[in-house]
Amino acid sequence: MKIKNICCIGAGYVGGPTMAVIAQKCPHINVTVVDINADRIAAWNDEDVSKLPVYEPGLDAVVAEARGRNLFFSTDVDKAIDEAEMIFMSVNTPTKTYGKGKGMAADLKYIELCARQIARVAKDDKIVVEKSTLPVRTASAIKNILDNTGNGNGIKFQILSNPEFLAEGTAIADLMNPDRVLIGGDTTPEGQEAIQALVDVYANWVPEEQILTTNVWSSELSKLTANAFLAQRVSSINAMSELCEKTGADVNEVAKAIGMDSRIGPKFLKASVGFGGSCFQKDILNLVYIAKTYGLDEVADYWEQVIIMNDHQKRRFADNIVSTLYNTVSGKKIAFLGWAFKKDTNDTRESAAIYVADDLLNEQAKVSVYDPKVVAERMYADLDYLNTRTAEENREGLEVCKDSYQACEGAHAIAVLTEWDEFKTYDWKKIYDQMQKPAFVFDGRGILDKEQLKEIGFVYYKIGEGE
Ligand SMILES: NC(=O)c1ccc[n+]([C@@H]2O[C@H](COP(=O)([O-])OP(=O)(O)OC[C@H]3O[C@@H](n4cnc5c(N)ncnc54)[C@H](O)[C@@H]3O)[C@@H](O)[C@H]2O)c1
Ligand SMILES: O=c1ccn([C@@H]2O[C@H](COP(=O)(O)OP(=O)(O)O[C@H]3O[C@H](CO)[C@@H](O)[C@H](O)[C@H]3O)[C@@H](O)[C@H]2O)c(=O)[nH]1
Repeated sequence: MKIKNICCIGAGYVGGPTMAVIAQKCPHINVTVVDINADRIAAWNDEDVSKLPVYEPGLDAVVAEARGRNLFFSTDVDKAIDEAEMIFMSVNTPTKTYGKGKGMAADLKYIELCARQIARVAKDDKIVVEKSTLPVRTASAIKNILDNTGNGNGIKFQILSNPEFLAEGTAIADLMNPDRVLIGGDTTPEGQEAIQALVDVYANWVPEEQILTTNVWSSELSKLTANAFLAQRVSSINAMSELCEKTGADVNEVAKAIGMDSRIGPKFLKASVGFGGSCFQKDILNLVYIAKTYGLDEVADYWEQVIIMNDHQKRRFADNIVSTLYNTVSGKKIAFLGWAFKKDTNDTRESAAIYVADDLLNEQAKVSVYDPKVVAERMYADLDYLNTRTAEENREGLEVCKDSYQACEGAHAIAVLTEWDEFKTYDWKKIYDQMQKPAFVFDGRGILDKEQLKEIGFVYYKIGEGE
């Protein structure tokens, strides 16, 4: 079966870049990305590609090439479903904030709405692809909805699981050159035919030996497992960072030493102020919840520790600022360099900066933030969402600066929360001269030049480095 029309429901951080790359690599396939959020779709259609709703290096060029040719962004969900042979579901699956499983389970309401809409609109057979990250066995619920709420005129649906492994900030490179593409489907002949149709799409640019096919459950569970393993590495090195600080060891040296063991490998061993992003915490909590529902308490506790360690890492970074600044930051200006959860993205979901700022605001600090890509409204929305204080108090306590030197002017301390490259290129002498003395730097990403900063006169604290 040759796919000619693809629809993707959800024009977010995954749907947008993923479909843009499919469209660029497959000029013979029409790709329509739809969303109920009209502002987001308008931004995807903005003639000025610097205004796209997602910032990713290289994305603007891919969109500029394919948009209007075979890549379309629209709010007409029904039309796109009707015209497509293959429909990707790339909607959000956040942690539930209510009812059973609150604070742990994945909220599947958006996925269910998608499935119901597909069932209502479809007039012919469709391949439905789970692109969102979902709990293992969700495909059976989707199949049930599709088979039982549809037009009832013999339309057949095949469900595939095709989790996305891109990381933000490197999304385009990851999509162009993925370590692997994973496709799970039914073992029936129809299931295998559907799998092949999706393999054929990716095979336009991904070597076939890197396209892995499995049963649906393995595919769904592999996504949660991959994120759990990755996050576990970060929590493991962060746990060692605290021990390094107490013992005089240097976590970067430890990471290098263990990373040269080919069984461990060098990647994902960078100690930090704590991992953020929309996926790690949500997916591990979901994994913990699934394990608990099967009565696997030891499995659940094992993975929950990754989150506990991460929360501790964020908190101890804030605590260290307070204790180093003579046990009070009340009325003191603390400059934040970075708000995004990692460099090269405007995404702030679960960013460590939010929680560190919240802790410092509780201590009555005045926080001033500079981030090259995150807008002020986003930062305030992040803080308001925590419900710790009123929106007005958040705006009084946190100032957003368009210029990094302005953010640091008159500050008692600087905290580096995101590893943006530009922070390394600043005139640190100029920054020092305009700060209160002693001038402290708390480098939560370990990116600045310690010797240079110390020579200038800064009191420099780096995560994971003891005296
Ligand atoms: N962000 C990542 O880096 C990443 C990577 C891999 C996997 N994932 C997974 O991909 C999924 C999507 O993540 P995201 O970061 O793109 O989320 P997102 O919030 O950026 O985008 C989801 C979009 O879906 C839209 N939507 C929701 N319900 C809809 C409906 N019924 N009809 C039409 N549009 C609808 C929303 O308006 C939103 O624009 C999640 O399951 C996530 O876990 C994310
Ligand atoms: O050595 C490291 C590596 C990462 N991080 C932090 O961990 C978080 C997550 O980083 P990263 O994994 O690079 O970004 P994400 O976009 O969250 O990507 C993860 O989550 C996606 C969503 O599921 C998956 O698709 C990706 O494979 C997976 O890497 C960020 O706050 C990083 O700063 C560290 O602190 N130290």
